Amino acid sequence: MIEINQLNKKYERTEVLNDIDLSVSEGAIYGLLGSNGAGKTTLLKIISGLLKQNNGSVKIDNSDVFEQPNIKEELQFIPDTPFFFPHYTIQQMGDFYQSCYSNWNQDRFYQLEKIFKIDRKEKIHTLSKGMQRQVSFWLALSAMPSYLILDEPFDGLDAVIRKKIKQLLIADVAERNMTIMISSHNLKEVEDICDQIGIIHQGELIIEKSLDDLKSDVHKIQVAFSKEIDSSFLDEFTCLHKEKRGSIHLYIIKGQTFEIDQYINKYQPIVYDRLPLTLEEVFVYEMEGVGYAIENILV
Ligand SMILES: Nc1ncnc2c1ncn2[C@@H]1O[C@H](COP(=O)(O)OP(=O)(O)OP(=O)(O)O)[C@@H](O)[C@H]1O
Repeated sequence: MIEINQLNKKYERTEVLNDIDLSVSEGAIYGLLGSNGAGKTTLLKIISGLLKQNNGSVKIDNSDVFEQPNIKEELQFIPDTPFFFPHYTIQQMGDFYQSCYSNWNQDRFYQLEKIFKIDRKEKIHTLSKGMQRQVSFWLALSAMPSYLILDEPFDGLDAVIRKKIKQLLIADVAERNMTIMISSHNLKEVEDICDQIGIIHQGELIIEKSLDDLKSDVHKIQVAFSKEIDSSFLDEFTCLHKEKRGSIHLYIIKGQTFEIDQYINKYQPIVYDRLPLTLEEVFVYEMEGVGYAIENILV
């Protein structure tokens, strides 16, 4: 489990992370979303033990992470610009990983060659950017980490490879209970694999939600009545948004479906529809609720 408490980070005098509290359960896939400069890379580097926070704690399986070789054995960080030794082949890089990580699985390394379809005798610097990114996944997954920290991992990958890599990640979570954190500035890119999403803005975690909650808890409804309804209608539910289009009232509300149905049916509506919401819409309304406009934060 990853647990972050009251974390602060400054670069010189500039505060870039402010009182971050966040936890990721074992076997979960957490999407950390935010625009350029929000603080995602800094947070992921602190979680990976590459940078040290100024205040607060970061614990993985109850241990601090900074300068802790035991935790680093279990964790792989893929940065937004992967690093390889100059002129190394994939095989040579694999040999180096094998000497560093005791869980290294040589069979898996060979199996992944068939999946990525890149010859392991290739020199990495001769490969395209997208192919080099695949090599970084290939090496990281062969090290059989318990924790995989990914900084903008899908940038520059084509749709086919992206899908293949997502399948590999999901399989490792299902089979080995691997825990993943993924940063992205694009909700659509990660919504299909994450089970929890946090949005970071100017160094603050402004909203955090499990996707199950998001999808089950928020409803878009439209209702119409034969006569005017009083202004307290739906007051006992949290209303994220309301508007009137002619005689139709549109509401985005939070609550249990059966309670909402029961409440509304008492008013004998002449129209009552519950409409599906996309995840993006849910975030738009949730973030309006906490005073942010999503288009200013995510692209
Ligand atoms: N080494 C550094 N020294 C000083 N300031 C830094 C350093 N690294 C990052 N920053 C600043 O910290 C803030 C957060 O940067 P960070 O790279 O963590 O954001 P990010 O969310 O990953 O952005 P992006 O999506 O553009 O990669 C930015 O204002 C950035 O300018």
